[in-house]
Amino acid sequence: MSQALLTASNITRRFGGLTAINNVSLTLTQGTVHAVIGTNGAGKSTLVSVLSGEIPPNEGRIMMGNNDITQWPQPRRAQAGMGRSYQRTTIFPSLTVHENCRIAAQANHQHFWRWFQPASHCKESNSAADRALALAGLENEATRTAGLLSHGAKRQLEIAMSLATHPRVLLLDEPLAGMGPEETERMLDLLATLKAEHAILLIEHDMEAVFRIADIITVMVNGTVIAHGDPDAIRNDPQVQIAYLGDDE
Ligand SMILES: Nc1ncnc2c1ncn2[C@@H]1O[C@H](COP(=O)(O)OP(=O)(O)OP(=O)(O)O)[C@@H](O)[C@H]1O
Repeated sequence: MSQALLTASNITRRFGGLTAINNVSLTLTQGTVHAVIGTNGAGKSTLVSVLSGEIPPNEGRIMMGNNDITQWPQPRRAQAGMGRSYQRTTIFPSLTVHENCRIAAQANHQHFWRWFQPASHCKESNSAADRALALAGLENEATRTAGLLSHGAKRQLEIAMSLATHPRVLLLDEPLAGMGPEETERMLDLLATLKAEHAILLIEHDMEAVFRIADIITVMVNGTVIAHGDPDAIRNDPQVQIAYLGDDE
């Protein structure tokens, strides 16, 4: 049976008088791509920020396994197996692809004193970087300067950097943004491969891609979940059609 790796219950986040997410619950399960879709401003990125520990919720609880991580800061969540990618690329452009991954691995390392060693001497970080690049299909780009990669490969590198920290839960905020059709296909293949070992939360505007790759879809409007189910159920949900998909679907 699939394993629930993260459970968020009744999450609410307000910014002043605005309720950006309102009583949202979801479970992320190993072997599952769980997409969250919704119109602009629906609260998708806020949800990812709350789950990742970037901002605290006003209400609700987040569990990873048996741990209540609601109050945990980001680094502790990362060490517990949470990886996150952002809407914009966050790589170090002047370093090589491998160095980017190695630094990500080392930053997640629990041994503080190893910061005083040159990163290149850290065997564990090097092998974590090798593994992450292989998983992300970037092993042939290891020695390239990251800033010279194509846009799609940069996004792949971001995911590789996240994989270098050995996450079990991956929170991906618009990994397909700005990609051409070939790059999109490569990324979707990568997500399909990664889901076997991970629980993936996918925020994405590319509806065709979402309906192809997602196992479960949560639909948000104005901070509230209006539907939740498999792609067929969501496609045929009258409320979703009216509120979100409109004539496009
Ligand atoms: N730091 C903030 N301070 C104040 N309001 C915010 C903040 N972050 C988000 N919001 C507001 O919260 C609401 C939800 O925003 P959010 O970015 O989560 O939506 P989204 O679904 O990710 O949108 P998009 O698809 O455009 O990225 C919006 O009304 C937004 O203006």
